[in-house]
Amino acid sequence: MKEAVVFYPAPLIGHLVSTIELCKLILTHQPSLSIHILIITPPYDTSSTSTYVSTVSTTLPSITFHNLPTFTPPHTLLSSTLNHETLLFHLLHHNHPHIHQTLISISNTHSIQALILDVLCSQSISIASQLNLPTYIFLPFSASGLASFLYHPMLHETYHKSFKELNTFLAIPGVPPMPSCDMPKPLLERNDESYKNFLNCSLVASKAAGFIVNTFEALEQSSIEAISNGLTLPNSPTPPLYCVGPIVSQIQNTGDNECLKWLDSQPSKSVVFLCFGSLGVFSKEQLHETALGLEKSGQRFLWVVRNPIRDQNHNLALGTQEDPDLDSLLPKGFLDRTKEKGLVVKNWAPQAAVLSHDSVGGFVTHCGWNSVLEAVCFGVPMIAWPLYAEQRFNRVVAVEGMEVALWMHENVEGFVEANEVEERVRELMESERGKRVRGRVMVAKDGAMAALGDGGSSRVALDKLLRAWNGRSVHNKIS
Ligand SMILES: O=c1ccn([C@@H]2O[C@H](COP(=O)(O)OP(=O)(O)O[C@H]3O[C@H](CO)[C@@H](O)[C@H](O)[C@H]3O)[C@@H](O)[C@H]2O)c(=O)[nH]1
Repeated sequence: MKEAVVFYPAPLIGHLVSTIELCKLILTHQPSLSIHILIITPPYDTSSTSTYVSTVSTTLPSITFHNLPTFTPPHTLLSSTLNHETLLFHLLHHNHPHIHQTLISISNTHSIQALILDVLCSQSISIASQLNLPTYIFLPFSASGLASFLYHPMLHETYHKSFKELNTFLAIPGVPPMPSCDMPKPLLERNDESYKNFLNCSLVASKAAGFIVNTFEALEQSSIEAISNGLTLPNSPTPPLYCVGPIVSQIQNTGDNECLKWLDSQPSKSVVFLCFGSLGVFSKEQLHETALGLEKSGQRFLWVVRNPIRDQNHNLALGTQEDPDLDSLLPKGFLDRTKEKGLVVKNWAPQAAVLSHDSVGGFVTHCGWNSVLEAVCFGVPMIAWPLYAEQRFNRVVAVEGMEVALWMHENVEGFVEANEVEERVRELMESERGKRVRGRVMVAKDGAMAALGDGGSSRVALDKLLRAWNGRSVHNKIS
């Protein structure tokens, strides 16, 4: 029987892209392997995901997608006040029987060597153990994030208030002192359903056969050591850690893309790129204020702008985005006044290609982990402006731990004023401190290349992982 591994990614485009990049890496080293990916269809527009999946299906025949049945949740679950993670966990629970069934069906024709669950899908580990499958957890975020994820039950026992009310610094092994309010957004409210789900995920994680993390040793030495030495799981043995990154999106053939052509005409390292992940959005007021700050900074900029949010509590956009009307969103005359120095693009830019362009000298990012890694790989210093998910946590790690970013300060309402945008951008591009951050990111870039090269830490970790899969008795058909 052909050997296979099965991936179960969370239905978020950022997680799916990281998963596919990991699959490509695995196939480079073990081309004979058949890879199966279980796909959830969420109850909102996912046309970008479907387009992506169909491109991957046609270009990578070793990867087979299995679409799990669509789940139509009760109306209350789709209300705009409900957080996205709660809806996600409902979807995941609903899918348990379908996962079980699909794994059995794959095993009729393949010998499954491993099941790899996205960290958000960790609760499905029970299905895998019923089927006697070695199950790994893939973290498309940092080792510091894994440290905090594993240590969450300890924090839960130590404190009895919600993180958002604690007003203290949390001591998580291997992680810089973490302001409790900067913990991942779904963990801030102790009584929230998504908090309980995340806690359950952490509680079952020690049963995994290993953790696969998109990072590299030189970037996150202290958190990797803390995890490997058992400090984050003090009450049970820690499964092996495989840091195989940085795995970042490959630069697409972007042809005559408008912003790349514009970058060609700009001086070396002169442009600040502002881009906020696959889902990040701002209020109209925040867009207006950011424009004022950029203009006052006098720096060159390339800025990806989306339609504003309606709900102030949710800085993320689900579903397809219509093109924003820039004239009505940005200050009067802004586009005209800045046309020599700046370019605003609607909705999406080819980020990896932009960051790799010689004209780009700084990156204002929401601190999604893929964005942080891409900036590191291309040696671009950052300004950290988090919006949702674990991005505030990543800001602390990137600024205080890795020292590859400057901190964008928001006021108590979470609003960033024009002066702050101006000062931070100038600081990054003009000051000694900016120079130091640039130096640090260049060191991290070299570390990334070394980790991926022959004998590098990430190559060694990947070989170990593939050997662990190959070492498994491959003839047992599950039932
Ligand atoms: O205009 C754009 C916007 C995004 N991207 C790409 O999209 C990806 C975005 O990934 P990431 O930076 O990780 O952000 P999110 O899409 O927001 O990712 C989600 O998943 C990440 C991994 O778990 C988390 O770290 C984030 O907080 C969470 O929001 C990157 O490869 C970018 O290059 C583009 O190419 N062009």
